[in-house]
Amino acid sequence: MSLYTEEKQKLKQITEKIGQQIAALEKIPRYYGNHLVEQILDDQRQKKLRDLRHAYSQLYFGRLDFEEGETNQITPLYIGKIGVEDEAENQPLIIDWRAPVASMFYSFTGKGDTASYISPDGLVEGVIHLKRNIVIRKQKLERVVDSYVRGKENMGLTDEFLLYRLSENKDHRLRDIVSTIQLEQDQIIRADRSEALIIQGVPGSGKTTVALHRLAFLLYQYRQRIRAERIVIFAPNQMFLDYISDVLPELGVGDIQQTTFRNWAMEILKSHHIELEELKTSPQAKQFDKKPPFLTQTEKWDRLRGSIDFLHYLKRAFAYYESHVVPKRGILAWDDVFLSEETIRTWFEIEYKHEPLMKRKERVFARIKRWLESAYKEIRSLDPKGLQKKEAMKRMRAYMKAWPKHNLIELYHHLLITPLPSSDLDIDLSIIRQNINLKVLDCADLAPLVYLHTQLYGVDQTQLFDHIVIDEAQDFSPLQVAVLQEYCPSGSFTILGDILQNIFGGQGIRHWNEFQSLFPIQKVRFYQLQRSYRSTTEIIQFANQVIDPYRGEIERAIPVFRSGDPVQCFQMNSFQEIMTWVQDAFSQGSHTVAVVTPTEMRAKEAYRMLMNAELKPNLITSQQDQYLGGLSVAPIYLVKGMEFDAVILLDVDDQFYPENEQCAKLLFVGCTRALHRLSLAYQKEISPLVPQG
Ligand SMILES: Nc1ncnc2c1ncn2[C@@H]1O[C@H](COP(=O)(O)OP(=O)(O)OP(=O)(O)O)[C@@H](O)[C@H]1O
Repeated sequence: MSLYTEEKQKLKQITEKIGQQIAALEKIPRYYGNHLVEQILDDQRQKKLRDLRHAYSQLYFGRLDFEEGETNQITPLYIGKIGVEDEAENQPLIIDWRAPVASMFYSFTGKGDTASYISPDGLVEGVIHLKRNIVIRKQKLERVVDSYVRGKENMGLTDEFLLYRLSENKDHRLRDIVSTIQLEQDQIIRADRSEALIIQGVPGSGKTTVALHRLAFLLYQYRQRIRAERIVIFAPNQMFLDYISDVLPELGVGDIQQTTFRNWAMEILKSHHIELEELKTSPQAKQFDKKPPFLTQTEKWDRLRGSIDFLHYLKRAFAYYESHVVPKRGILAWDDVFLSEETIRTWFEIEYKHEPLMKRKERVFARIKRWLESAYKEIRSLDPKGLQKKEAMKRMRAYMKAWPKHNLIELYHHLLITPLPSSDLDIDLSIIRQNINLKVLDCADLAPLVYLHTQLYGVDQTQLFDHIVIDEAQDFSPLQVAVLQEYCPSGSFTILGDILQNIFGGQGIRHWNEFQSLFPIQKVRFYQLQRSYRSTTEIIQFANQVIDPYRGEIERAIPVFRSGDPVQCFQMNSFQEIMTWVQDAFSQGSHTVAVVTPTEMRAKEAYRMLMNAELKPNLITSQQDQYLGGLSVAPIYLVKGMEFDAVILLDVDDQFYPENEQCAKLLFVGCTRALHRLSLAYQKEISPLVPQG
């Protein structure tokens, strides 16, 4: 029997069995009564029905024939997105890709035929006889590719199937990769939940995709400990979140929070009614619409506000402030009844030490009131008109008024302008003095403000996370991560990014050490992803050359060998050439095409011209919250994280991309967005960053 016929028969068998299970469940009437047990059973049936329907629409993508130990019994394991049991035989029909046994599908390298996995009962070893990739669409078998058959020549393992997958044009959404997860990606996906993972990956190495698969894995593996609604993904903007929004539902995962740091922080701080300068005008637009080299005078101030030194400074300043909160006097209630400063200080500084400041203050005030009430009991009979009490209450209120009152922003300001008695901190105070301006808060103030908020009010239990993902983390500051640690006591993080894609001068990090040092050494693990799956070899080699002079210790991207057209650089004489380029790209089969400009202003101009030519472009701006696919026009700093079948970069001139690190990073980001086709157009002088020859 041919492979194809064998798999066709198996497919028929499995679809029939799942179909029967669905039909059986559909026959059971829904329960709408009040009986709790019946309600729970109905819920369980509905969930099972949803899973079965999901499984029916996806079925499986791989087969692994495994012989456990030396039993001579070879079991074919069919691996899919959702596991399904054969209820009649109490056997798995389809194995969930996240199950321990399925890990061999990804970890088996074909070097030797033995393989192992860790089951709940311990290590299981055995022999792999077959690894097969299977493509099924709408319950029809489309493709069967063996990547390993025991005893046969090395067949290149998954490469053929991977290349087939990578050569497909993409639609406007990021997709799951369960059928082709690579070994180095799988190790990240299945890493232990209790660690913080920091992942440096070249563009297109699958960082975002891997992080999303990791969430699906964590929810499967640790279902008792991690809940979807207590997981959060931080991404650079709403449009990016929209772009990645299909992957988790495809993997059968819902309810995960997705946000930007700014939105999250604004929510935490909402009771303080903070207004940010950036909400009126986009800082990025302002920064990038300036003439290059884009670095502004405020860069140092931004960097300082994101640094751990600044956090230490705030900590020190806050501790100093706290030590001066309790007024330097006690309360005299009447005659010889006196509550000393020392007693109040003991309550505040020792007994309630573990509470946030506002809570401590509240408790101390409540205790003073209780103290007064109980002292008064002793003399009540001597004070029939209550005059003494009235007087004592007045004194107590006056005492309470003597406690400092600062709202959050005033406190922030106060801490920054009040000199500390001695400071051995490595911080340039002159930068603070030059820049502190209470009226203008911007995004870089959010993390310090959230830090102070937690010192004042603590962290609300409902705001805690079981796991945090930070995508494009190179743009995060160490202080932002430190603040998020307060909200994730388990220390379970997936932090991913690419140092070479840090395009915002004043923001972000230059070395992953800046994050690593925030976690205990045994609780943090660093990974590097070097293989790039997105672009053709030609595009990756070109982009590597752009960034080579600035790469430092970051490794070069290695392409998965997939050849395409050479990268084209040309002088543009009229915009008509761009329109023709766009039309060609679509007629050659591209589904998503991007025209990428150096500034937002240039993007608007290009958009108008493409609009007039009826090419139906979508303009991407910093306010955008949806990505529509088709033809996009965008400034270069907004396409980070995205990908398009074909990309043309406009104005790649000396004027916009002079020879400096910041511009090289921008150009690197722009080039690495393209999957299959990349062109660069310049008007007068080509940028010196463009590799020659
Ligand atoms: N194992 C894989 N099999 C098939 N496709 C893959 C695999 N890994 C990554 N890809 C594809 O490569 C592309 C890039 O993935 P992704 O956007 O997650 O990369 P990234 O590292 O986050 O990129 P960037 O740094 O540019 O944001 C996507 O189209 C993704 O589907």
